[in-house]
Amino acid sequence: MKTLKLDISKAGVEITPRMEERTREALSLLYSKQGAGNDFLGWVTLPSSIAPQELSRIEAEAKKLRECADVIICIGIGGSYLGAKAVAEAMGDSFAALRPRKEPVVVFAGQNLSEEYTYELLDAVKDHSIAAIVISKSGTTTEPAVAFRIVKAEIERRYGKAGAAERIVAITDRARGALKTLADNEGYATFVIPDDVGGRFSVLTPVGLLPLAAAGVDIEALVRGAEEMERATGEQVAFAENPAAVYATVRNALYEAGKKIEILGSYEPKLQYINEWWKQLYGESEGKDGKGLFPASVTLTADLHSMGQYIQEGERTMFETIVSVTAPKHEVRIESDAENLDGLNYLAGKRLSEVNRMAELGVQLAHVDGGVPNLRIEIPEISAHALGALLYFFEKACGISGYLLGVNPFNQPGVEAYKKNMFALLEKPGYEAETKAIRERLK
Ligand SMILES: O=P(O)(O)OC[C@H]1O[C@H](O)[C@H](O)[C@@H](O)[C@@H]1O
Repeated sequence: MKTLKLDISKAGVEITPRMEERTREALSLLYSKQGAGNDFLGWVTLPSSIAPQELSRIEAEAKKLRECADVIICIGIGGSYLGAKAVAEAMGDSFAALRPRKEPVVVFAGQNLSEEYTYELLDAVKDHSIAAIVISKSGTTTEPAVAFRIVKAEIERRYGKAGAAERIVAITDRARGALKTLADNEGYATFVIPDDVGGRFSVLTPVGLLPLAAAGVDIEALVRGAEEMERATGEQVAFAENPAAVYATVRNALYEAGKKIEILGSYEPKLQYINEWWKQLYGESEGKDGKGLFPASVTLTADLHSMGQYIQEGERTMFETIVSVTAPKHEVRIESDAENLDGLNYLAGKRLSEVNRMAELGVQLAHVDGGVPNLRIEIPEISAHALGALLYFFEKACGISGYLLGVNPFNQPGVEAYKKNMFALLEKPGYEAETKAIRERLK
């Protein structure tokens, strides 16, 4: 079976030769490096260019962390967090908290500034051995820097400076940033985020791979899946056979036809953080110059009972993309009940996945009838291999899509605006004039 199938039969889009041609040009720009943001295209060939020695080094470091700690605290935000979180959630056990713990766990920090969250984390790890992976491409992002200062102090208190150096791994830029300086000074093991790979495209670098290996995920399978998708979406692949090209074309056609929102959804709650990763990928890549589809998400069938009404009958400015999983790994059947008081005997003997599938098909038709075009991305199962393919598929389609939209998909200038205000409010040295000005505005 193919690693990933795209079904656009319910999208209501007729792909013209002109559209195909434009997409081919956009795809070519990713390879010729003649487009906007061309110094951030390292991700295009990342899966096929990861050296086996690099994977082995990541696996060895993960093993070391797993041997010395019950809890590995992974610190990062945005692209330095969401990829690992997405795959770890998808591959993890939804009820791990209820089971006796046999393996080290990876928990995340630095993705917020919440005192409650941080207090609970420190309190929860009190009786556990700990280690940390700190990730920041710029090495200067406030949230992870603050979280790391706190976690580092806790690790040093427990294990001393030399012990901390054995338990902390930094993933950052080759040369720049405060984290690089700090890691060098403290003698931490470090991994490099390549210059030409932006944060939101970095899941297949140590940024995603080290935390995932530490969480026990088969990162070689993840990379193999991505590599297969790299080939399946290559420049020489026929348009109709290239799912990333077709997806990018259809979502842009829908945008041009007046759709402003793309909702990514899945009937597997384990994929919820794939949605979050996808939202950053597309939101930061396309939302600029007053343009871009707004990336939203739902987890189904839960959200049919909250957002379902709006999707069915609200403003007709959205379309849906569903990530559909062909086969669950486990089997649960609905039993027959002698009294049938709940009236569910018509489902007796069926697997829950059959019911889920009928919900999916029924919703698709209802939404299409209600004016919400539907795209369907089918993956065979939730496995490291299939997820690797899915992640690369979305990255490739995002690069193509951004070029079709006419933006630079590889920058995010808008993210800086709030930071200036926050630093001014926190009286960061160098922001004296801004502090004065913002105080006036808040009077
Ligand atoms: O890895 P870092 O440099 O810490 O960046 C973490 C994140 O924060 C920034 O503000 C950017 O908008 C994101 O694209 C980035 O992924």
